[in-house]
Amino acid sequence: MPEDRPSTVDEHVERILGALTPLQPYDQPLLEALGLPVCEDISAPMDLPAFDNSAMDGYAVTFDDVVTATEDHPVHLPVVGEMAAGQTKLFALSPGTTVRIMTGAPIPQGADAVVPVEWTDGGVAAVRITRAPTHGQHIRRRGEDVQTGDVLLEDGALLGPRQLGLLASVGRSQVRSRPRPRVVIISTGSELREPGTALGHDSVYDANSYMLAAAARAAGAIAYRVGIVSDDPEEFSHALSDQLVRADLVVTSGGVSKGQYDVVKEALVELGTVEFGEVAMQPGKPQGFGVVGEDATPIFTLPGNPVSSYVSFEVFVVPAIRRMMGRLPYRRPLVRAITSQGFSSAPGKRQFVRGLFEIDGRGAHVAPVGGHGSHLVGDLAEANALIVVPEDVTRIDPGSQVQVLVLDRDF
Ligand SMILES: Nc1nc2c(c(=O)[nH]1)N[C@H]1C(S)=C(S)[C@@H](COP(=O)(O)OP(=O)(O)OC[C@H]3O[C@@H](n4cnc5c(N)ncnc54)[C@H](O)[C@@H]3O)O[C@H]1N2
Ligand code: MOO
Repeated sequence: MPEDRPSTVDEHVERILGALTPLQPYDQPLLEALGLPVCEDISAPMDLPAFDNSAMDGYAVTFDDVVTATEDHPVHLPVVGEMAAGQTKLFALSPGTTVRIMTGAPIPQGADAVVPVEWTDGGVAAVRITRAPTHGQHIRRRGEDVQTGDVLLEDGALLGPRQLGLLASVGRSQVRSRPRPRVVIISTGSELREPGTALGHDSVYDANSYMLAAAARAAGAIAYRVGIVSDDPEEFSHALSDQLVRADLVVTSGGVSKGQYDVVKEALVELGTVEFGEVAMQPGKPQGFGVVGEDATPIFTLPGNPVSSYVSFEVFVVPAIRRMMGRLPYRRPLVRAITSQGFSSAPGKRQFVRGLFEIDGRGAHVAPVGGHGSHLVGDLAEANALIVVPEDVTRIDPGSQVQVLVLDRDF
């Protein structure tokens, strides 16, 4: 990041993505892989259903025995056994008899239809059948859903609840995917206090470490919130090196602007592995990115103003987390919407304006929320979107089309 010219947002994102490598995949328990892409082609090791079974509670019959059954001319059959789901004893059905059967139980050999209990008198020793099924009715056939060798999931497919359910259905307990990155979050600032403790006349509660840890978790990462580190560079360096053992990624907030006590900058600049500079965006101008420690752990140094911190996380850290998990697309897609209000924007910077996005019968709309200040957390919490104003646009008219990042949405 050259100090002389600010980077564009896109240059900074590309620099970050280029510097990161996806984490090594390994076999994870199914639930751990929720929301991660699968890192193998998976074909079916078995048929689904695995055996012919009943779709109804009722009676397994030989079709020819019951084909004439009506209310006026019922068919009577002796009941010679019972099959419940999970029962191991295998029956062979002789013509002229029936077996009581429960949903999911294997169809006895020789049976070729199931009469639902509602079409009978529910008899235990003998049953009266008043309606005929069609041939094969209410039998779920082996392999009618999935056949051995069918491709279930291709490398890169996203593991959601339905995909995990399918893997469990074919007996898989583990699936190969990249792990969730472990993101360590450190707030810096001697003025910060832990929520739940007393606040001095010149101190503020540490909002950022909670907000960023929550955002990291929402992006699919494992978040470790370290909490507050003071403006002492030595203390910061110690806290950082203590944390590296459990970090795939470090995110700091605060201490990167041009003040006297910019602790993060002071502690890291001498390492020469973290670049500090400006990105042509508002909010989020002061940015740092690089690597620290023996394992060259990537580190983001985000600005301390809460809105700047949050927007920087959304724009730069979310793509990094997704790249490490191998989840595409890395960047949140832009959505078009009509803005109800006009506003102006500083030239030469990409503006991220807090907005309220909604879709109604007339389409997608967005309205700017609150002021521009990077300290306005009340307005930030009211917003559910960021209106993205390109660098060369200085005026947005009411009723015009804008591009929006809709927050909190899976993508
Ligand atoms: N002379 C200049 N001053 C500033 C510039 C500049 O270009 N020249 N840039 C401004 C911009 S833009 C930003 S953004 C901030 C970034 O400053 P730092 O990253 O050094 O952040 P701090 O100074 O530590 O804090 C800024 C502000 O945010 C509050 N803060 C910090 N951490 C937290 C937290 N965890 N929870 C809640 N609030 C937090 C802090 O109290 C300050 O009010 O610099 C501008 N200055
Ligand atoms: O860039 Mo600061 O992030 O504008 O408040």
